[in-house]
Amino acid sequence: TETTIDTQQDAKPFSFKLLKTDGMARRGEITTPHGKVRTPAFMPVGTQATVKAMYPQQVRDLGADVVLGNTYHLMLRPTAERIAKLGGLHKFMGWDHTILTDSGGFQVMSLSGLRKMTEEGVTFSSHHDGSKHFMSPERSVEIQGLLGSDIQMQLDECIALPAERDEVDRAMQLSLRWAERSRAQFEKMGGPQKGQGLYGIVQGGDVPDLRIESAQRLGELPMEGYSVGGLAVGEPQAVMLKMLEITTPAMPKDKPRYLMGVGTPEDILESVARGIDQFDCVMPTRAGRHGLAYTRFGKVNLKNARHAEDPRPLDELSNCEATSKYSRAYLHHLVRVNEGLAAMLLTWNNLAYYQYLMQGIRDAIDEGRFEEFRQKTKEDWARGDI
Ligand SMILES: CNc1nc2cc3nc(NC)[nH]c3cc2c(=O)[nH]1
Repeated sequence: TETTIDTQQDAKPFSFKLLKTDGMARRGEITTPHGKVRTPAFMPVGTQATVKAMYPQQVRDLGADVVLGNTYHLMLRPTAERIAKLGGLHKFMGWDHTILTDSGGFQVMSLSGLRKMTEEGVTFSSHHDGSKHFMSPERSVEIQGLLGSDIQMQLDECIALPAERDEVDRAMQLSLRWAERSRAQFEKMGGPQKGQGLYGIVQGGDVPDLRIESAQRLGELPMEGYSVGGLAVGEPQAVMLKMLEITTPAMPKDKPRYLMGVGTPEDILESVARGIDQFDCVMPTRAGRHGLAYTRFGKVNLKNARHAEDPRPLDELSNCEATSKYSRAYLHHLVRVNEGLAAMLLTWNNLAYYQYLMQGIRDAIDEGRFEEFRQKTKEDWARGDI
């Protein structure tokens, strides 16, 4: 049977419109085969073809235009070939909007039993059953194409910080060579004609001249967007923000910029102020499964006994039911007895807050008042829990 992948021949081209800037903050809109993405955008993580503890429609109703799928996990279970046979990832998971997939490199480095790393690619053993797998720039793009991903990532090598300069340089140069091979495979598979996008990933660790070299040489390749990789790998927030101040000005202005793996609400606010358009992070979903709620006034740890008899909801002004309809006492109870509903309600609350923050950021840039919004939001967080 025809899969969704084939029917996207000669779709509308992938595009990014830069609608407004306010300082370094940018307001834009990406068009993909599955709709529009309002930027700055937060992309909930849907690692194994689901945003954990959420229905797809809930995720959509909160305002998400795009969810993220992990290539490493999906290639192991259920495999990309099986998802393609079933019509692609959109159909498989019931998400009819944009999907961004990562290339697998990050999980291979962090999760798998890395066996061998050569110019050709990486050989690794699955963290499930030890089975052997090979990932090259070409195989990674092939897998993302089989999934029917709208926004695909090159295979890169992300190294942990701190690291020696020559190690940072080696990984950055390899990633640049892998960017070219990823691009060749993407074009061989007709990605541009399907309206899909492939992003290059800027590396260079915390070394300013290597960051600039990576961004400039990557910018010479015809990518639909560019990610800032190699950050949020354990470095202090100040180092991450400093590297953004060096890197984004060296990236193409007319293409989306995606800061991978970031971050807390404050990381996002500060990174938008330094020219970033797209974000993904497991924080809101993972924290929700561990009893932690994000609100307009900072974080609330529902495990804490101080909530045991608090009849107030997390935030009665929120239009999210999880946030305005349930008492803290009830949420505390659910967390303490480890009920499944705790993860569902707190994940719902956290994603609702993240999308509320992104909408506030987009509106503030539209109205030329981002700096004021940033200061006010940080004051509200500092005031602490209501
Ligand atoms: C897919 N390639 C790729 N993914 C990443 C995911 C990340 N996630 C974080 N913090 C949670 N940092 C990251 C860096 C990279 C990176 O440099 N490359």
